[in-house]
Order: sequence, then C-alpha cells, then structure tokens
Amino acid sequence: MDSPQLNKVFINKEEQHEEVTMNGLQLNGVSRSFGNHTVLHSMDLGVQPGEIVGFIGGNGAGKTTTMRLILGLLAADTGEITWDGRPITSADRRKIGYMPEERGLYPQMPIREQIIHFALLEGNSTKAARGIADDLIASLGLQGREKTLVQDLSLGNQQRVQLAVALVGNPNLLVLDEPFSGLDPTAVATMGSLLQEQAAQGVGVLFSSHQLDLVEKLCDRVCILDKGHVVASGSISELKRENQSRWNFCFSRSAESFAAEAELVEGVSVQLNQENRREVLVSLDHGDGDIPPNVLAAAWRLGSLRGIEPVQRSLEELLNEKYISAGRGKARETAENLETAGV
Ligand SMILES: Nc1ncnc2c1ncn2[C@@H]1O[C@H](COP(=O)(O)OP(=O)(O)OP(=O)(O)O)[C@@H](O)[C@H]1O
Repeated sequence: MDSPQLNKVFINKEEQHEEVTMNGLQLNGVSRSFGNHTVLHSMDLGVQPGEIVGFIGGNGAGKTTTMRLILGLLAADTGEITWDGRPITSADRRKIGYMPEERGLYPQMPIREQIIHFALLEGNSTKAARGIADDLIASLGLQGREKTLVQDLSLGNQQRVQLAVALVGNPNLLVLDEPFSGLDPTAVATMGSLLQEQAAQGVGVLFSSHQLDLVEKLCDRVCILDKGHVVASGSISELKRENQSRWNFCFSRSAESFAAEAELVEGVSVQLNQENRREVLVSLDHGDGDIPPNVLAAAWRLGSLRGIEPVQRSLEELLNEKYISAGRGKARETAENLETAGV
C-alpha cells in the first residue's frame, strides 16, 4: 500500500542525509558499537503514525540493536532519537509496545493472568487490568482460551498473546522483532490483519522480517539494513519505480531474431516468452537505467514492435538482483548477509 504521508524516498545511503518524517518516531544519524565492533553506522529511520514499516536485513545486520535503542534498552553512541520532532522521553517510550526477539512470556501462566500481569506492570488498577485483558482477548480472537497455559498454545496463538502484551499500554507505536517467525500461513494472515488494524487506528508499526513477500504485502515503507548501514529506504512502490530495469517487448510476429540480437548487448539479460514467442523480457543485469540504445535499435529493426511495457521487480528480486549483485561496494557482503538469513 502507498502511504499518502510519504513524499520522499531514499535509495542509496550515500545519497541520503535527511528523511522527511515530522511525526512519530525518527532516528537521525544513530550509531552504536560494542567494543570496537560498530553495529550501526549513522542510521536514519522514521515511523509515522499509522504506517507499517518493514525492517529487512540479514542475521546480525543490526535490527534488534536498533529496536533496543528505540526502546531505550541500549543507549546510542551518537545521533538522536526523536518522537514528534523532539528528543524521545521515557514517557514516550512507555507508549511503545515491544515484541522482543526472545519473547518473554511466562510459559506456565494462563494467558488472561499473563496479560493482567503486564497490564498491572503498566500501572493499571486490578480492575482496569482485568478489563484490558478481556478486551485484548476478545479483539485478538483468544476467547475460550483465557485459562490455557501459554506453553499449551500453538505458536500462532502464543504470538497473539505476545502481541496482546505489547498492546496493554495502548501504544502509539509497535516495535516487533520478527513477529511472523515460525507462524503457519493462517497465523501469518491473522497477525498481518492485526497489525493492519492497529495501523488503521493510527498506531505506527515497525517490524523486522526475513519474509519479503509479507513485507511487500503489508508495509508502506521498508528500511533495508546491511551490516549496520541503511542501503535503501522508502516506499516499496517508489523503490521499485526508482529501480526500473526490466521491460517486456511485444511484437506482432515471432521475436526470436530480436531476442538473439539483444542477447549480444552487454549488461542485458534476455528471455524469450516460450508460450508467446512474440514477447521478450529484457532486464539490465546491474542497477537501474534506461533501455540500452542497441536493444531499442534491434527492436526497431525487427519492424513489428507493438509496445514496450515496464515490468516491476518483486521486493525479493530487487534485493537479490540490485542490492546483492549490483557490484556496489557492499554488494558481496550484502549477498552473504541475506543468504545467511535465508532471504
Ligand atoms: N550486547 C551485545 N554485545 C556485543 N555484541 C552485540 C550485542 N548485541 C548485539 N551484538 C552484535 O551486534 C550485531 C547486530 O546484532 P543484532 O541482533 O542487532 O542483529 P539482527 O539484525 O537483529 O540479527 P537477526 O536477524 O539475526 O536477529 C551482531 O554482530 C551481534 O553479535
């Protein structure tokens, strides 16, 4: 989905020095090291109210560290974290619902009791905490399971309880570390709808995931992290438009000779449609750009060109083809990183 609030997209970290996010959460130039290992390098990230931002990166890219910085569980070495344009306070942080990677539910506690426990920790009275638990149990579809121990729930329902716990403080922002991991397709769909419902109510959502199809489906924007560097950030549609590098050439007769000729052009991959040999998919091997003149000339030479349609890449293709094999400085590291992550 496209965010109407979004008016700027950034592609290369090297070209990126500002990001337009006036409301909600903003990280500006945040760095963090452990000993002499710099885990985050001058990172910028924003989450506006009501938008869902996908946080992508291989294992060890720095996603969890970023989330801990947002929550105030770790301190940044440099840079600033703001809420609504001013330095974030502990009161702002109390309005952030967090689903940590290590989860943190009590396996042997019934789920209603568990949610009440966390609601009490938020400073609610016992009566209010019970009300909050009952409301969350109803809205997350956990009715009938109030007395079930967490350890006896399916993973999907455990994640729902985890989300309930993140929601007890009626948060303005949800920060969720891999909320979809280990879920079956039904539970994934439920979790996705729950996040969309929260966003529709104005809650900003930042979640990390290695499931790129999900990120593509749910998110207004993405932030792609590679070894602590933001390598791309922006709306998915903008990201795709900015990376236009694939076209379908349609002819009114067989395009085999065009395909053969275009294949000789350096830096281009060509695929003749085997089911309709009048169509040829032409892709740039590296980066984005215009159709190479030699390819266009070959198409004109064939003399029966009916049209050229841009074909957008999926987020997964973009990552694999652009950010991994583009030959940029960190491309190889990115490839290894994402491969390790199973992306
Ligand atoms: N407390 C710590 N002390 C030392 N190093 C740490 C600490 N926390 C994280 N790191 C290191 O920081 C790097 C980033 O880790 P982080 O957990 O933020 O990555 P991630 O993107 O969340 O990875 P994953 O997808 O595997 O969860 C890793 O190299 C990790 O070993």
